[in-house]
Amino acid sequence: MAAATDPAVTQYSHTALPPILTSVKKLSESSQVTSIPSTYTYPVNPQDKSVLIDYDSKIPIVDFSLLTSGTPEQRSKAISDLGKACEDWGFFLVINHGVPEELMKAVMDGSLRFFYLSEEEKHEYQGKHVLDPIRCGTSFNASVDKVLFWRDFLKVFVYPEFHFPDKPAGFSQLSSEYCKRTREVTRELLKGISLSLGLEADYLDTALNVKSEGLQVFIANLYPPCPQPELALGMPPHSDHGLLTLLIQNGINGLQVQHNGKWVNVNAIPNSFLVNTGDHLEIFSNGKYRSNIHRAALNNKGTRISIAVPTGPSLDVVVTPASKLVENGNHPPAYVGMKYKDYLELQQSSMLDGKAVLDRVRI
Ligand SMILES: O=C(O)CCC(=O)C(=O)O
Ligand SMILES: [Fe+2]
Repeated sequence: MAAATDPAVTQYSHTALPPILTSVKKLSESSQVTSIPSTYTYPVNPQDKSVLIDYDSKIPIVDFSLLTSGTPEQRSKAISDLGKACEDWGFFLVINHGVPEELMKAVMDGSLRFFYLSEEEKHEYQGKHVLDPIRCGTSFNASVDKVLFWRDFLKVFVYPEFHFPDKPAGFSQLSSEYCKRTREVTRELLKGISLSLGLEADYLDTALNVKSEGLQVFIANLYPPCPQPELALGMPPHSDHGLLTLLIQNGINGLQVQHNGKWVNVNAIPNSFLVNTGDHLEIFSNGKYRSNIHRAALNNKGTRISIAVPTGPSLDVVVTPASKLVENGNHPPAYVGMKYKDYLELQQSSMLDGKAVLDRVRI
């Protein structure tokens, strides 16, 4: 926990509310900061070269246009490639998705303008509870994080009800369009994933009530230049809670995904989506498609922005492994059911730590 004397902490309260921390944006702009406060320093070098590899040629790529409008042969190959990517990596890049590049850029620009609002203006959106529909802050959950993360964030529930900050001007409208487009892409990917599991195309969507009530969240992450990037992290190793997360970034890499026990730097293809499979796909697929563990590394040169848009089940659904996958007793359920809302609340109010929350529902 941050000490009250730490320069990163301007006010500290022992109530259930998170302490009010200076944003890392402000901290990084202060000319005195040539080394990071000890509250951001990891006990073990998170960038240990022995476990870090560049592996570009192997990261799976899914051509969305083949999935949706290819010939029957192209579609069935795209579906099987998608299933393989989920099984082997839990991570893939999506190209030819049809979401306009200008819209993606405009949303990243809007996010930057949001982070450039004054600290007082942003404070209005701080939120009090982890399930508040609009929340901005720093680190992940500053009231429980043992080490702070070099990250400011805005997190908004955008579906089934669209919430959004009303500042800066125009950001809400752009983001509404972006969220609609990413929801369409996500639902098509989920259809392909459902088929790859040997289920009907709409089976997953229907079982988890994704179309009418599936939770969609818009998360803007800001990682300002860090004077000692090798000592800190923007986000710790974690898996996402939902089904799939679509991520874009402003041309600066930083995402690292775990694969066969190593960390792989993801060099994004311009205009692609970086897609992580989440805990609820692991539960639904009864462990066949394990959620991907990833983290955000830092640099000391430029500000990185990423926009992560996870889509999950309806908050009211108790998610269990798909009944069709556990029939006949050949594959007994490997997870107990939990309401998605309870799972989300548990994950968001805990210290982000690998797959600690998923382990609680594992049988
Ligand atoms: O910024 C990134 O690359 C990762 C962000 C992330 O993992 C998240 O928002 O859940
Ligand atoms: Fe994530």
